[in-house]
Amino acid sequence: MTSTNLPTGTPTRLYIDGEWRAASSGKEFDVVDPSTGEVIARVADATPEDGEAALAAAHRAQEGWAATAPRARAEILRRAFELTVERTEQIALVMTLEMGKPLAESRAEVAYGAEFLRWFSEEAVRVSGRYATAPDGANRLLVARRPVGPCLFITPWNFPLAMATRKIAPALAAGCTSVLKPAALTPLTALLFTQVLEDAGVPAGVVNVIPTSRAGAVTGPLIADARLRKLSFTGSTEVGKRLIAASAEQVLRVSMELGGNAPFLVFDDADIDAAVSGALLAKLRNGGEACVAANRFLVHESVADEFSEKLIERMGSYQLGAGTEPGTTLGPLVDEATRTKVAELVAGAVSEGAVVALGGEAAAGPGYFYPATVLTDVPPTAHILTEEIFGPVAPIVRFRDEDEAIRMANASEYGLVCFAYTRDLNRGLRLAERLDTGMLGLNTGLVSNPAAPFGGVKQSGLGREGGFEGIDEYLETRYIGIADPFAA
Ligand SMILES: NC(=O)c1ccc[n+]([C@@H]2O[C@H](COP(=O)([O-])OP(=O)(O)OC[C@H]3O[C@@H](n4cnc5c(N)ncnc54)[C@H](O)[C@@H]3O)[C@@H](O)[C@H]2O)c1
Ligand SMILES: O=CCCC(=O)O
Repeated sequence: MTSTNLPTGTPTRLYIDGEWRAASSGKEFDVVDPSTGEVIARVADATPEDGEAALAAAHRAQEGWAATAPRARAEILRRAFELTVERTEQIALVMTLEMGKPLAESRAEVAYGAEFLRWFSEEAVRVSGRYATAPDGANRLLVARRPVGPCLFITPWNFPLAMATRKIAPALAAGCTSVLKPAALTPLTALLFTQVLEDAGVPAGVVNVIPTSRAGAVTGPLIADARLRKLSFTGSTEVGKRLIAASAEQVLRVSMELGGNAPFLVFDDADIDAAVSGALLAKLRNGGEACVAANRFLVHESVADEFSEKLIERMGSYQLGAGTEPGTTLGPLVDEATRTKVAELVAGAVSEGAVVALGGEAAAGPGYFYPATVLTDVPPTAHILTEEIFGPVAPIVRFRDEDEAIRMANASEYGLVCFAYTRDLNRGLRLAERLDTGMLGLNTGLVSNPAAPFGGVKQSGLGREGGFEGIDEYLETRYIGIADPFAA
């Protein structure tokens, strides 16, 4: 059954070399609304041949795009920003229909995703080099930056617009062409955004978009192809590791934005109401389906009861429902497999001694709904504390002192983000120095910001997206040694 809600004109074909095309096999795959389980669209299913055509187009367009004036690239990006903002309602509705988040959150993602376009339109004209005299006073050193070359982008379903703009915008700004393979669960948002890029004046071949149900079969040959120079991936650590290994063959530049297991620390001197508000944002933004979602609430034993009671009350007020329904504040999970995994993690925690203080039962009926859930008395050894939950579940663990809190926070192979609530500035600085993390939210439950370098340490990834650092991922450094211009 096909929903009538999908805006008419939503593109469903591949975009290669400036043309909208059916897949070379003629095949399509289904896109499903997670709040009903019904098919809302069928999308062209790219084959390895389509992938090759996309990379060939990106490779052909590379020289011309790199030679395009930075100001011209900046103005295209600026236009893409404006068009994305103008089309907020259409993009937000499609995003909600294909991945489930409430419309208000989809609108927030459109605003967030668009800001990468604005930020990098401003950065496109600021790439600079340097000219220096060598230490011995003789030769001159000229250092220049140039685009890396054609890139492959592989993006996840949870932020289907922002994870694409966070890569495409700096690449365009730096002068790189690309092939984007969006997640099979959410190709429609990516295709709508492709239309924005086309309308903003991105030339044919500069960005190519190939949704597919066979990610490995289509991207594998591209990663092995010498025309590709960079792979930027956002997704699970498991897939990221495989892609790093595959990238070694061509010694590709790689950026890896991988999984997280964020600790949310609440100290005895914290403003507890502010900590609870921050916890809601860190836990329930995107229904908990975020790499930066708070995964473990580590709370000082003297404030654990107060924090837990207030968190239970506030999380209990979230309204579960379809993202398009007015009043919904918590949408469905993206698919049945995700819901089963969340339910199994909760059941496992309970078998290890955790107490379900709120929620804890998958909702009956169609769709993949799981309610806001709080687990108290979670033993520090519980399995749920070691895995990315990717759902609206808050496990609470107690700690005794700062050293123990830091030890517990660092006891993970991930290191994407930590959150900490304390009124003590020195403690905040000690945490900033001692936590193994790429990002720290100090008295805030949200760190994501297009002007900031987003990324992790340990198995959370390599490289940074956004901020001044974001464009560096798409630039090579070239050094030119020059003979002493004053020598006879
Ligand atoms: N660090 C970050 O910035 C960040 C942001 C968003 C999501 N994530 C992570 O992403 C994960 C959730 O997203 P997901 O379920 O889409 O992840 P995933 O790893 O399953 O898929 C991500 C992308 O990789 C593709 N893919 C899967 N197998 C592949 C293969 N063998 N070869 C090539 N491509 C392949 C998928 O089709 C999708 O486009 C979570 O772990 C989350 O933490 C990280
Ligand atoms: O899912 C991870 C990325 C979310 C974000 O950019 O805030």
